[in-house]
Amino acid sequence: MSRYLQDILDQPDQLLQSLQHSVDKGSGALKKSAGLITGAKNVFITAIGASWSAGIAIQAAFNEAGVQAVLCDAADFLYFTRIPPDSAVLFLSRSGKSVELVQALPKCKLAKAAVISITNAADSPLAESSDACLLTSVRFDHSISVSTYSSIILTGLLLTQYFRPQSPGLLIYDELMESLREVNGRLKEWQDIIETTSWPEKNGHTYFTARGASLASAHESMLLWEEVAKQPAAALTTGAFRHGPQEIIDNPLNMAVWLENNIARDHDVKLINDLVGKKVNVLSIGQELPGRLKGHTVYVPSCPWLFSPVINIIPLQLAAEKLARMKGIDPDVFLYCNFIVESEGGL
Ligand SMILES: N[C@@H]1[C@@H](O)[C@H](O)[C@@H](COP(=O)(O)O)O[C@@H]1O
Repeated sequence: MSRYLQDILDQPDQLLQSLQHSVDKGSGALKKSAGLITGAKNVFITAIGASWSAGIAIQAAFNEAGVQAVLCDAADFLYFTRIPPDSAVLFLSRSGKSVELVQALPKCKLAKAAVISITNAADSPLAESSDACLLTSVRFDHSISVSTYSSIILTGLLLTQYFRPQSPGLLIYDELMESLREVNGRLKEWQDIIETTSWPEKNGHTYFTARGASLASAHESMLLWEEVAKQPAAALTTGAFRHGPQEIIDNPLNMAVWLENNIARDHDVKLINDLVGKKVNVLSIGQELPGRLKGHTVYVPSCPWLFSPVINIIPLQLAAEKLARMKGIDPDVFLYCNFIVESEGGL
């Protein structure tokens, strides 16, 4: 078994551990971070790679809670963004060492911005320069971000609970624990589904589409296709897919579509059924999916509002492992990328 697959199988327990940390030792830092953000006029969220994908879900939860936050790719934040007075910058990084983030820290200091970080590395330059540091508290994955990715979303979403009218009660923690325990029980079922369906097809192009916070899962899946299976892929919103990108559907095509529970579900069911009618190989991921849905389906357990990307990425983590195996590729090895990119320039 690859170390990557082992990291996926260990993920529910790692997420439970991360949640426990936030409830317990990490609760003070959560409150402090929420205070720094509420006291700021401008909020930036910045990250790169998988952590940037996690930022999509966190930004969606900020916006949903009525706190405007700008999500910036860390390289663009470094080179193209002026930080106005009274800003707070939320950095997301499993290692706390990615070069663009580390280089952006002096810029934050100069602008007197509050620096808040979500990271798995307490001894990193990022954590050490932060006014408040939220530790994700998971075991480091072997190479590809697995729990170090999903635990950033989990921690970021717990932070956004403080911006809601009622600060997080024990109820949300209980519900999350329950969902994560259910995921543990479903892993084997998901492995079987992924293994036995004809999704993905090795020679097809692959597009990932989703809405809202789950767009994080679409972008993260694209990165998994690239990092794990060394295969090009695309990610976009399901809404945007219908504004031109659908012109490509006559090519051999795999699509994964995440469906929301109550938002635009009927529209998306219609889209998926039309795509299957045009011979697109579609995998749908969602809670309580309707029986009229054509193509392949993976059911995910219910969980508190907006937390679903913590969980609904897992079937695609498994699918990326399957694709790597089909292509005879070792998912544990980067060919060109470093585990942590600590310098600029070149490949
Ligand atoms: N290959 C890795 C990516 O997988 C990772 O997502 C990115 C950001 O890492 P970090 O979250 O530590 O800043 O760095 C590298 O590029």
